[in-house]
Amino acid sequence: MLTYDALIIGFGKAGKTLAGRLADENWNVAMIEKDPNMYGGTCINIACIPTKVLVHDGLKGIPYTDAIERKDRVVEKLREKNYKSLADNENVTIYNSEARFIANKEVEIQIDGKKEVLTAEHIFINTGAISNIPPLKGDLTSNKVYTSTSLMDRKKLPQHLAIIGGGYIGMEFASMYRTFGAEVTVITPEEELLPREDREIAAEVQKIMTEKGVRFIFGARAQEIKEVNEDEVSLSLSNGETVNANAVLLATGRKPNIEHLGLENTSIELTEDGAIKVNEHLETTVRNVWALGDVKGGMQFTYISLDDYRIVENYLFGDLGYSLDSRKNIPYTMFIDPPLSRVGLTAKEAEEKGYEFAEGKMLVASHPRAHVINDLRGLFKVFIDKKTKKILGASLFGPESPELINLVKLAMDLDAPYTLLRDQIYNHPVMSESFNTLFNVPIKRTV
Ligand SMILES: Cc1cc2nc3c(=O)[nH]c(=O)nc-3n(C[C@H](O)[C@H](O)[C@H](O)COP(=O)(O)OP(=O)(O)OC[C@H]3O[C@@H](n4cnc5c(N)ncnc54)[C@H](O)[C@@H]3O)c2cc1C
Ligand SMILES: NC(=O)c1ccc[n+]([C@@H]2O[C@H](COP(=O)([O-])OP(=O)(O)OC[C@H]3O[C@@H](n4cnc5c(N)ncnc54)[C@H](O)[C@@H]3O)[C@@H](O)[C@H]2O)c1
Repeated sequence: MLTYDALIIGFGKAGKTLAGRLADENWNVAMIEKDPNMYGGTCINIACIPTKVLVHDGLKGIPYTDAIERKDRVVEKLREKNYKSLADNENVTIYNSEARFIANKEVEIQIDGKKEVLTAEHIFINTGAISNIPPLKGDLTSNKVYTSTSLMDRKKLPQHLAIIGGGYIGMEFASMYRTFGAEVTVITPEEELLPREDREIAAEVQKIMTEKGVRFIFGARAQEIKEVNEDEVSLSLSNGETVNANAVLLATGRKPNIEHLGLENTSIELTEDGAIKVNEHLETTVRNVWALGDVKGGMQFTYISLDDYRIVENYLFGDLGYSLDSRKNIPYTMFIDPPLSRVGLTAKEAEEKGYEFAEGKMLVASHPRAHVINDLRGLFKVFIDKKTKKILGASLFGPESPELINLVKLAMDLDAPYTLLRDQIYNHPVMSESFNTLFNVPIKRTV
């Protein structure tokens, strides 16, 4: 049995950041990653970075095949950089093996085909999430059925891509593949697009994506996949429709990855959703065993995984003052074209919570920067609590919103009145100066 100060299972965002930090404290760290093509984790290898390279290149008019090649080069470079950052650290040993618990503090791995057991007082689980495969009849192993990971390895643009699921991956891939020139159909069980978003904003997204040529089928589930010929499959839907396509993307959510982890050999408990149960400091039901990132459930974003690292770091070396309970407003962006960014409440949520609020709204087309960059599409909305003058939420659908949303988040975290953003001197002509207008909401001025 090999003994370390810490075992980290999974080379994800939280895991790799923690490995470096623990090594700085002279801890002897073992990093266990099952797939050498995943050094650096999901985000850089198969998720955020490759998808955003493709979104970027598609919008620049770069042909699909060339964009896929550039994506591969970017990923390889980042993977190498991530690997080296730990491999070059004398306090870190990287094991390329699947890790499996055989007891609360014992993890089995394979080294050169031989079993080895590692142990440590501190163990950190950072195994991410895996695609949810919907219960479809027919041939799910067809070479025309893809997850987000395998589709981005396809070298040839499918003529018609059918996407099952209208969430993040469904929408981003729909926008991206349509930009490259594929015909795209999105099939979603929801009766409307983006049910959790502001209705006016969602309607604008639907309008722009439909104008771009994306077809939506709402209120339908794919039930069966049949091979039509070597280049085509047909999907039968619950509403009686049939959709023929050259490629099908399964984009029906991702679930915490506890596969083959051997948790049944431990006292680590799961939540009802199959995530690893943690307390507000991310400790599991076993003392000094922690779970960080997608595997512990909740929002699945790279920056949440990074923030999970901060919580654990604070517990180990800080004052215990930072925990899940201290997290404030979490922004997010769906990288469609143009992007949709959001923080805080929508109008409906504000209403349900009983706020009396004022709404600020502007068409992106009314702002000078939109004319400079020749992109007039989109709608920005903000919601302000009339009583406290604080910002309740913002839904920004339009160019440059992925950067803008962080400004709103900052003001919200600081509990600043909305006038802070309304009355700033912004440089010109930039998108953030739109806040001078957007935040000019109908609330009686006291200054
Ligand atoms: C297509 C797509 C696009 C996305 N785009 C964005 C985006 O734009 N912005 C954003 O913030 N988020 C995005 N996400 C979500 C984001 O990628 C994840 O939330 C994040 O990567 C999760 O990181 P993590 O730290 O939980 O672990 P991961 O980075 O998932 O790392 C887990 C690692 O554990 C390894 N592993 C698993 N089991 C074992 C085992 N038993 N033994 C050893 N190793 C194991 C895996 O191989 C993997 O390398 C996207 C996701 C997808 C799928
Ligand atoms: N820009 C970003 O930050 C970004 C981008 C991509 C992915 N992600 C992360 O990855 C996660 C996974 O993305 P996703 O789009 O797969 O999940 P999602 O939860 O966003 O959307 C899943 C979609 O699939 C549908 N669905 C679920 N089960 C189904 C079934 N059996 N048949 C048909 N449809 C079904 C849902 O109704 C929904 O429309 C997201 O939660 C997100 O956090 C983030």
